[in-house]
Amino acid sequence: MRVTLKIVTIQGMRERKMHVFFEGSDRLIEMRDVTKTYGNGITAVNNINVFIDKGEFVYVVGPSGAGKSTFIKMTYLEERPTAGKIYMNGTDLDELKRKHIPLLRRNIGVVFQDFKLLPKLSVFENIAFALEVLEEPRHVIKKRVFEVLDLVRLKNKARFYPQELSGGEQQRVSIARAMINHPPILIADEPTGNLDPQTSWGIMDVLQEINARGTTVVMATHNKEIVNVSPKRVIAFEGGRVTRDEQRGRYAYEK
Ligand SMILES: Nc1ncnc2c1ncn2[C@@H]1O[C@H](COP(=O)(O)OP(=O)(O)OP(=O)(O)O)[C@@H](O)[C@H]1O
Repeated sequence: MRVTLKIVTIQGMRERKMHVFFEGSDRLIEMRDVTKTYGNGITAVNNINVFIDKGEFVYVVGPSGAGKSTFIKMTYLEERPTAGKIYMNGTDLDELKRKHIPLLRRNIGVVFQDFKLLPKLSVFENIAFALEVLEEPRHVIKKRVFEVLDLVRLKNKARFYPQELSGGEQQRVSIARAMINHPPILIADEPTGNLDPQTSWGIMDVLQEINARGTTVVMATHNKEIVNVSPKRVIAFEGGRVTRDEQRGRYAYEK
């Protein structure tokens, strides 16, 4: 069994719990012979082996239906594999107790194509929500929310509501929300899918800064220009299989 449960004292009990799963090895995600077959019989991910280390920035590319989202969902425990093994920072997910899943999830920031902000809550409230659930004191919540708003350069929009923001600003709020627990890993499923090219580059600047500060970023994308102009590790899927895994890869092989 490879469960890594290092207890570190940082700032009291809550902080300690949040970091339980991610103090340890440099390997954050390890998928061994992983297959995901949905209930309808479709095998979306077929026998893949993928390893992602601390500090990496990884693009996940491939045609529609290739299995990218299914792979991404398995990294944040939204889907579980039907065969094979997944380790998160050395923790075998099969060994993880159900009650520990929310704790592990707190170490994984997730950003979606459609932002998923709550329309009736202000920017501040949307981001604070995750900490209020944890019953953090008010002054801690305020400090942390303004820290992440600063990171995405939106401190001046804290009182705004989502519908008062541009698409790019809404995506930056959703990134701020994903970063509120300072997760070691940020997963983004098509984060620029709803945005124009210029706005998309603004989102990339934010994601690259988050990565430069030490957070691992895994980003599924159809954005050929971003992948080719800002080269990083590329994992390419096709028909549920990993067909390429290259450092500084391109969006696709030139024909
Ligand atoms: N919840 C589900 N139930 C059944 N089949 C699914 C489910 N989610 C995805 N699939 C199927 O699995 C395959 C892979 O889908 P997936 O969404 O992982 O691909 P993708 O590469 O992310 O595609 P896109 O780029 O269009 O988002 C597809 O054939 C899809 O229809």
